[in-house]
Amino acid sequence: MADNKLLVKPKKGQVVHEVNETNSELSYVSLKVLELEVNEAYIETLKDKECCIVALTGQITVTESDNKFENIGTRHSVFEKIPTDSVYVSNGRQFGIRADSEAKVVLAYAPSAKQLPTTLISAADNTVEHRGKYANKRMVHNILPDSVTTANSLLVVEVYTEAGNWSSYPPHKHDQDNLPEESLLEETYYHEMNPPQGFVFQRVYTDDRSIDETMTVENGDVVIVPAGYHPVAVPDGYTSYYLNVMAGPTKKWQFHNDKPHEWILTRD
Ligand SMILES: O=C(O)C[C@@H](O)[C@H](O)C(=O)CO
Repeated sequence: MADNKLLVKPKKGQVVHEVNETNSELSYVSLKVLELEVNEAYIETLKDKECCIVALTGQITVTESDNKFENIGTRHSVFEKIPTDSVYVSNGRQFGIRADSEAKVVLAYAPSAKQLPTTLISAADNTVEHRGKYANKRMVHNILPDSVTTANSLLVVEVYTEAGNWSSYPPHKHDQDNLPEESLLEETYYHEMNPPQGFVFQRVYTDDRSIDETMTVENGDVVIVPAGYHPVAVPDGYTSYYLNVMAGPTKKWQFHNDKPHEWILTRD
């Protein structure tokens, strides 16, 4: 049994993950992962948090007041490697989700005071980025990047890392509220692997090593990054997927690379 505050294993039931300020060191980011049977419903009333509902796999219908987004979701498995649909819902609103097929749904939350319109973030709205070279290649789907005004403080991205590659690498952090040099963003990682018996390694460490944990992460696990660098290494034979939720006082992803490893970026 892992004795690790930063590694969270899935539970059985509809809500397989629930990470928030009451059970973690996080104060900005909260996360739920739902597994829904066909026709199963989920309802939530948001208080002082905004929420991004990501149709991770399967199809769902999301309702909020007069808004109804039917049969959203584009893939049976995240490893189809195509973007999916999401819905942004503001603080103070109630939303419902109905599963049109067996579905997995991520609910990403961040504190919010100002209400914004409920918005469908369709798969086609995701920008797709290919980053890195050599054994540092990864593909990113930007669901809620810092460049869009759909949300007040939430950032949500999906990252694919092929076998033998590293991502969130060279190690970077964003734990100082010191813009324009660095922003303070907490982060969560929801991980899957293909094939599912795979595992990846993730290290979370700060400059002073007050946090320094290297975790064996399995399919369906969540890793919490309250602060520090957070690189991921993927073994041969397996593809890694993770969904990142980030939030902090300012919606800006301004990271700081771990200087001794920054040379990785300057290779020919
Ligand atoms: O490797 C990447 O490019 C993905 C990471 O940047 C990941 O989204 C992250 O660590 C965000 O801070």
